[in-house]
Amino acid sequence: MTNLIEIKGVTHAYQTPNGPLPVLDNLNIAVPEGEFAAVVGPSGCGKSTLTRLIAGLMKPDTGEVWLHGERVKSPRKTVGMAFQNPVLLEWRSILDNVILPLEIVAPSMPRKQREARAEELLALVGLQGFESKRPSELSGGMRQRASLCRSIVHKPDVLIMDEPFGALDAFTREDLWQTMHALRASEPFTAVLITHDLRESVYLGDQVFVLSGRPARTQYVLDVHYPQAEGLRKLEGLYTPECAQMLATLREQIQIAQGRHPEQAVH
Ligand SMILES: Nc1ncnc2c1ncn2[C@@H]1O[C@H](COP(=O)(O)OP(=O)(O)OP(=O)(O)O)[C@@H](O)[C@H]1O
Repeated sequence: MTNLIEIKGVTHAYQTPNGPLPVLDNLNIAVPEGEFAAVVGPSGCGKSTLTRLIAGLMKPDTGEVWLHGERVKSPRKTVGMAFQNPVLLEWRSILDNVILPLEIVAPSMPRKQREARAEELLALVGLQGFESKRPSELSGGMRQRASLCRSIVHKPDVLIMDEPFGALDAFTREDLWQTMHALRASEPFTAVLITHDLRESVYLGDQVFVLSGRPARTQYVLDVHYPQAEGLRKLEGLYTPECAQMLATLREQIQIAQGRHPEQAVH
């Protein structure tokens, strides 16, 4: 399988009034086409910086970022992004919010075709019948569903998500996890998910990259062998011994990344 995303030896420091702040240190990450990479690490270690580099919104000091065999040097249209707080435009309907990227990326696409594409996605995430509503008429979970549709409506090669479910309650979050799997099944894409939730990383990820404390390097990579070979992953799988073992490993790695020896950690 070819790697759709390759981060090779990336090092980056922000220039601050107090001098350079090293954030990434010789970071290496490879994500094969169609796979879902989850990235976890201590708060402030550089995860969001990594997403900006992949999207081409920033250039690293040294090292290279490659997408689809092309070196990333500027913002890319073929990247979709989703964030914790979905910024939907209140003066547009939900349908028109979802259509927005198509207006930019595919301006010649007929309106009817854009609408059909957005309607198809909204139905897939359970928002059929809400197309004409305004964002404020929807719950937080529904807004995040609409935002996910907007981030993939133009069929990006890569979907980058920076804690997209972080602000949702636990039940809504689990619903959204299942929606993600349903979306992936009908709209295959390669994804990078930044999260603080280890269960989320195991439920959604094919690989989980644990970053060290700042400046971040790749400390550990977990290949997720979800205890279910076929079909969409079931939530119950998270309560099996296999998942418990993977979660224990990740928790231990996070404690090491935080500079705490696992045995000293408060349980
Ligand atoms: N534009 C900037 N200029 C200076 N420092 C920055 C800038 N952006 C981020 N930082 C600093 O770089 C470090 C890494 O930030 P980043 O947002 O990438 O971390 P993170 O791992 O995503 O954090 P969190 O887990 O808390 O969301 C932080 O210490 C942050 O304060």
